[in-house]
Amino acid sequence: MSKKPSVVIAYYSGFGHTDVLARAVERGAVEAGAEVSLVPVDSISDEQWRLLDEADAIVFGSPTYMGSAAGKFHVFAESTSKRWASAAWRDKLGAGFTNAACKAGDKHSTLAYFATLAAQHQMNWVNLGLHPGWHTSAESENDLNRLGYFNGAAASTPADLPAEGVSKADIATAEHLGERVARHTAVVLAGRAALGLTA
Ligand SMILES: Cc1cc2nc3c(=O)[nH]c(=O)nc-3n(C[C@H](O)[C@H](O)[C@H](O)COP(=O)(O)O)c2cc1C
Repeated sequence: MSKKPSVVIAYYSGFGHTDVLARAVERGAVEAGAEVSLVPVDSISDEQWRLLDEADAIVFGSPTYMGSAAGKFHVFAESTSKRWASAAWRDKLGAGFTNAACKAGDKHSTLAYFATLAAQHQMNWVNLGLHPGWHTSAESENDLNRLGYFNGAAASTPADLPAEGVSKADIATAEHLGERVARHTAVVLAGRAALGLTA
């Protein structure tokens, strides 16, 4: 029997919107049987670095600021360079989520950046795994993946709304991502155990 998948959500949130999504990813992954830790990257401790190093999967999250991940997320990403040099995160699973005020708002750049960061670390990217919602006249903004992203979970929250204003559909989409990451991680762990591989 493989161990429970460990999933760490490494994220930044300036005003609480992305935090709502991080907690949704956490719920989805816990419901799918993972052990999950939330790590706010702007106040990361030595113990939280240890959690990241030991995780089977890392989910990156940040609001989209000026068309990319927030500066504080980039500071975190750059501080992983020694781990990059030693390939310390090689073969972990990776995934990502973002929130922005606009319906588009260049969220793709943030999700693509997360996938590149994971690739630089030789991690294996888990995409969202959903058809787009709200893309025919019969569909609505209440659909899962209503914004039609594929690389990860995306949310749009009007700039004047508090964290409570994050759309239910976007929250459900983030829960789906957490569940998918946990399930894929369990499959990989079971496969490694069956093949007698350590990583
Ligand atoms: C400095 C800054 C830059 C932003 N840039 C973008 C942007 O490029 N596209 C967009 O749609 N929204 C942009 N926004 C809006 C945020 O993405 C949005 O308010 C988001 O909900 C903030 O999430 P948070 O509460 O987790 O920080 C920006 C906000 C700030 C403060």
